[in-house]
This record gives sequence, structure tokens and C-alpha cells, in this order.
Amino acid sequence: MPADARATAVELERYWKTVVDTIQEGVMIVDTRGTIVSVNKAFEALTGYGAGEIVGRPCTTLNCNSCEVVRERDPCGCHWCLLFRRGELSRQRCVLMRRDGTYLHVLKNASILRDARGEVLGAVETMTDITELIEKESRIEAFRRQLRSQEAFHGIVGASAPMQRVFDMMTNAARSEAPVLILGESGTGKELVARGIHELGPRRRRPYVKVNCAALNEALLESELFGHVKGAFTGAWQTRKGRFEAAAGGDIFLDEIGDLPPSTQVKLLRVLEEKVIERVGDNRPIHVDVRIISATHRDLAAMVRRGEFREDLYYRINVIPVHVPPLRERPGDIPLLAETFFRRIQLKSDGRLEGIGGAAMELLMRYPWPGNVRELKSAFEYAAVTARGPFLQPEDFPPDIVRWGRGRGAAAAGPADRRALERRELVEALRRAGGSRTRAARLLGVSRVTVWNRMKRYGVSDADL
Ligand SMILES: Nc1ncnc2c1ncn2[C@@H]1O[C@H](COP(=O)(O)OP(=O)(O)OP(=O)(O)O)[C@@H](O)[C@H]1O
Repeated sequence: MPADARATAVELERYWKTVVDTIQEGVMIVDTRGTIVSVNKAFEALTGYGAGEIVGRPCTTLNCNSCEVVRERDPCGCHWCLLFRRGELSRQRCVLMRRDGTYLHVLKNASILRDARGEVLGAVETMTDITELIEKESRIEAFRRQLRSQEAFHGIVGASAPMQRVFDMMTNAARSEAPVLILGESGTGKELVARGIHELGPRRRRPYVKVNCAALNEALLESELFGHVKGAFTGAWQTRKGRFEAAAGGDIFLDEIGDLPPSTQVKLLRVLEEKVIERVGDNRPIHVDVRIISATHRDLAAMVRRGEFREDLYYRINVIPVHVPPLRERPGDIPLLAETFFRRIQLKSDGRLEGIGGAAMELLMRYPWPGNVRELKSAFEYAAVTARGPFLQPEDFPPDIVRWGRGRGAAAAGPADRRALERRELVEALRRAGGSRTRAARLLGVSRVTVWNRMKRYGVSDADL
């Protein structure tokens, strides 16, 4: 280092050393040639370089990806770094290389230093470690990506293995023309599944007509399904097409088929066997080309055994059964569904709501959800009204859920047991997946990032498998 540069360095050193050694940000001072003149303790900790070895070396040693330098240095040997031309740099994100070759994400501020006469002495740079922020951002981005792609299928949110099987079944059912029967408890999403099958199939550009078989009495239901002719019954002022005719070329979704009255069961059987309908009050057969998708939350097989549902019709409608599992059998989907419903209420909250608190999420994960996804969705609609703080708390959810949490929930496994259980499940899933994080994530019904995080949290490595 030339003598005049050394003198400058000593001068600068006196001003800042004591102060900057106490702060969290890394600080580095360079002279006009870009030679590092001084660094503080935080700089040493961040970069791994001791002051003794880095002082006197060029700042390019740090390999900063955002530094802009002029290729040809000025003859005077200065102003080769664009910072000296601009005067300062504010909140620049960049990546440096540590002494051990690993990368460090920092937020950099820089400014040139002048002496009393206005002569440029050098520059000072501060750097804040933003590795954690970058990791968080990438986790959020991964979460967003997954939500957009594989975790929602035709509007059906679910990444668990049971839901992936439902999605596979839907795809297969859509390719066939055979009748589909969707079975599952109330609120599990059967209606979404039916619509998804329609959207996936070759009839997607033709009508999709939904009829709720439980909503109408026998006479009205028959007229609704098959239509009627003028004068067929009191009040039948004119001839009206039924829903089967309206669905021509498309799909008809018969919801709550377990509630179909016996006489309508016979008529539906005829539609399936002969592909014809008769309007009420008329015996002329009308050909219909409609694929039937039906659904029920009832145990149809048991109803057949009890003689409440026709066996021949049961076999006709049940060519492709699709079972939609209750929410309690796929707890891995709860955080994903909760986030989805939370975002919906958040959009309407004028920025009032920021997230789901940890205790609330824990309660949602443990609650057995007898009303399935519908109940979870309504729980968020309820919380939207009652929430007091920006983060949802257990008390913000409906009283039944809160009471359950205080009662049985409190008696359930403690946090330590849960951690042990979660670790065991993780190791087991990774073993079954042959070490693949992606497959283990599918088995557990969580995202790949969550698998990584849990591996880190529980200290699980490939050696444990
Ligand atoms: N996997 C899911 N992803 C997103 N929303 C869902 C999901 N499952 C259900 N829902 C929502 O929950 C509510 C109930 O779903 P749906 O009506 O499809 O249930 P269902 O099984 O047909 O119930 P029911 O037997 O009572 O008719 C709807 O608002 C639906 O949008």
C-alpha cells in the first residue's frame, strides 16, 4: 500500500472503528482503488474473512454479483467502480462469496467518503444478512407454485395421497362414458368432483346439469327430470322439457341419489337401460344421450341390503365408483385448505387479517371435522367476522370447535408426543419413498418444502433411513 493511502487508512480507522464493531451489519471501507482498508467484526463473522487477511486485498475478492465496474480503469487509477460515479448505493440486494466458497445474500448500502476539502477518500459499504428472508421468500414462492399447480385440481384443493387417488379416478372416469357414482360424507367435495369429471371429459363443451334429488317431492322431481306435457297435472299449463333433455349431449349430475323415491328409481333405470325418457303425461319415448354422474352421502350398499334402494339400479349407476375421503382421514390437506379459505376472507378484510396464528392452526389440525371441508370453510367465514387481531386465534372459530379444543383437545397428546409422532411419520414416509422427498411429501400429504423443514427440525438425514 503506498504511503499516502496508508495515512488515509489510519485517519479513517480512528473515526469509525469503535462504533462499527458493535453493530450487527457488516461494514467495509475501501480506498479509491478498491483496496479494502478496514472491516468490522460483523463483516468478519458474515464473510469468514479475518481482518488481518482481507485488509489490503481488492474488494473484488468478495465476488459481489451486483458490483458494476468500468472495464478500463481511468488513467488516474480511480473511478473504475461505478459507485464512485454515482456517489451512493441504496438497498441493493446482492450475493457475495464467503471465504469458504459459500454464498451470502446481503442487502448493501454504500456511499463515498470525502475529506474536509471534498476530495474522495474512499467508500463505505454496509451489508445486512438477508439469508433468512431469501429462504422465507423462496418457501412462500414454492408454496404458491404448488397451490397453483398440483395442489388444486379443478378447484379441488388437496395434496394428500388419498386426494391424489381421487384426482386419478376423476381423470379415468372422465375418459369413459360409463355412469359414475361419487360416494363420501357430506361436505367432502362430491359436487366439485362431479363438475371436475365433466370438465375433464369429452362432453365438457356440452351442458352440465345438476339436480338435487332430495330437494323435491316425488311428483315435482319426475317432472323436473323428465319434463311434462300440457295438462299432465293441475298447474301444467304448458309442455316443459325436463333436465335430461336439457342435458342432451352432456352430463347430468344427480346429487343425493340415495333420496330418490322408488317410482323414480324405476324410471331412471329405464333411462340407463334404454336411453329413453318419457315426459310426465305422455308415453312417447324420447331418446336422450346423457352421461349420468350421481352422488350420495348415504351408504347405498346398506340401503340395497335393507331393500330401500333397487339393486339393479345400484349396479347400473355404480359402474365407476369414486370415494371421496372424509377430511379426518387426510389431515395433511388441512393447512392447505385453511390457507385457501383464509386467503378468501383476507381479500375481503381490507388488510385487517394477516395470517392464521400457530395455536389456531394446531386446533384446526386436531379437530375431527364431522362436517368435512364445508365445515372448515364456514369456520373461516365465521372467523372473518369475529377475529379481533391480525392473526386468527383459536377463540375466533365457531364455539363448537373452541369447546372441543378446550375439552378433548387438551387431553390429547402434548407437544412433545406430537413431535415424536411427527418425526416417526417423517422417517417412515421417507423410508417408504426410498429417500425421495417428493414422494415422501405425497405420502404425508404435505409440500416438499415442509418435508425439508421437518428433516431439518428433527435432525433427520439419509443416514436415519
Ligand atoms: N377439496 C376442496 N377444495 C376446496 N373447496 C372444497 C373442497 N371440498 C369441498 N369444498 C367446498 O366445501 C363445500 C362443500 O362441498 P360440496 O358441496 O362439494 O360437498 P358435498 O360432498 O357435495 O356435500 P353434500 O353431500 O352435503 O352435498 C363447497 O363450498 C365446496 O366448494
